Amino acid sequence: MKWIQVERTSGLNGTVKIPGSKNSSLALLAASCMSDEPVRLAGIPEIADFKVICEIAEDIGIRIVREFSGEVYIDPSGVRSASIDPDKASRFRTSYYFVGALLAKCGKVIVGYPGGDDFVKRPIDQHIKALKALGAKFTFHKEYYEVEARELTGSNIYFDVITSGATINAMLAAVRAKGQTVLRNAAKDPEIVDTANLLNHMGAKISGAGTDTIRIEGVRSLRGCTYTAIPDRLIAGAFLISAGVTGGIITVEDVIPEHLGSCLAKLKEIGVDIEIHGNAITASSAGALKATRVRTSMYPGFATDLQQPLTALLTQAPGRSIVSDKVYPNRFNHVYQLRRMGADIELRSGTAFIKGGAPLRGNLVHATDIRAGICLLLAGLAADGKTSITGIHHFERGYENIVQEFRSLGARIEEMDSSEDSMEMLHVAEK
Ligand SMILES: CC(=O)N[C@H]1[C@@H](OP(=O)(O)OP(=O)(O)OC[C@H]2O[C@@H](n3ccc(=O)[nH]c3=O)[C@H](O)[C@@H]2O)O[C@H](CO)[C@@H](O)[C@@H]1O
Ligand SMILES: C=C(OP(=O)(O)O)C(=O)O
Repeated sequence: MKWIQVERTSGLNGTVKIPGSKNSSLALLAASCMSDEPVRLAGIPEIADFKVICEIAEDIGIRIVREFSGEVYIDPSGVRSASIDPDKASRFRTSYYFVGALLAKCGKVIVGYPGGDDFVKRPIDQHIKALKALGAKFTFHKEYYEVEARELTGSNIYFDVITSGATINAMLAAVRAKGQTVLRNAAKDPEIVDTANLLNHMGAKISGAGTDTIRIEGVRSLRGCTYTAIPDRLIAGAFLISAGVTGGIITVEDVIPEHLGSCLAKLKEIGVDIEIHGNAITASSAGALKATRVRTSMYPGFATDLQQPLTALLTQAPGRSIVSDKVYPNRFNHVYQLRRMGADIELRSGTAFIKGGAPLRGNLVHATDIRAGICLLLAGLAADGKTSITGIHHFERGYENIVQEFRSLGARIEEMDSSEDSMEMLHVAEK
């Protein structure tokens, strides 16, 4: 069994180049499968979700080849069917993008239920509602569901909640539907704009992505192109937060600073200095942190995916901080683990009340999802003694090589691998 061991490190210092966005890449890979010709994507990280998408693609006759670091060639011209192994589909969240992407091409998609990070409740009712509005028929089975459509027809779709996944999925399906689709109350995340930009390069007619109303004029065919994914704003945000946690100076390069607007504003409020220079951001902290209040919301609000690393930072800010997650009110698994490290945090109905400034101590803790993992890693950098973090496979869904990256900034961090006592360790940490 593998785990990550972190020791207290003050003053992380250095520069990190930010890779392509995980969440964008997942949508771009599905979108590329809609093309009639090969597509080349740059900035696709070598993460666990990418690997399972390659396995699925191979099963259904789509060629995906990694040519150079970050660059991927996709040839969807030989797609045989869209019958996707349920087990593989449930190893990541966005298997449902293959419904939107392949329905018009294949007429029928069979796929397992989505996996991904588990925050108790992650419904897909808005995906179903949007695809049904375009003419899809759903049949649900225990392990998988089937979606069929002889023809997709454009429609007016009003989302009941703002959802990034359903906005992307509806947009994918509408691109090859007959006539016009209008998506209202759409999510505005940069990953949606990125997906629309790729599709438009392929010959789609999408306007309004990045606003709450997206219009899609259906087209009959899509051509190949070369496209680069946007940088990962969530990885960048967590590195910037690490400057505050350790009292260090961190520069993230190759980012789009506007994508991090709400995170940078919150860091400044907490007392972390932020400087933007072109496509780079430097965060520095001399250690005087202030408690604050954070409410997550959909983009451009404060991202739910940055709530966990920020919570680690707020354990270091003297005073009372309040963190509410309005997107996923149950997304607080990391809090139980932070408490094992001595953090003084009370949880009440979707809100964490943090009494910051109490010293943290290293312990055995378990990462239950990607961002809980990064939260515990940051807490480990601030804690006395050693922190051992299990659940490494969650890090592998979001990061290519997190240990190396933090080591290059001076962090005392190691990946450990041993079969000895492993089961016992896992049990202790998961409690
Ligand atoms: C692969 C990917 O891109 N993952 C991101 C994406 O997930 P994902 O796309 O799954 O999240 P959504 O944007 O869809 O979820 C936003 C909100 O809508 C709700 N909802 C969603 C769909 C639906 O059919 N019905 C419904 O009620 C969700 O419960 C949540 O409260 O956005 C989340 C919110 O920014 C991020 O945490 C994830 O990192
Ligand atoms: C929630 C996340 O991922 P996913 O939606 O892929 O589970 C995340 O990236 O934090």
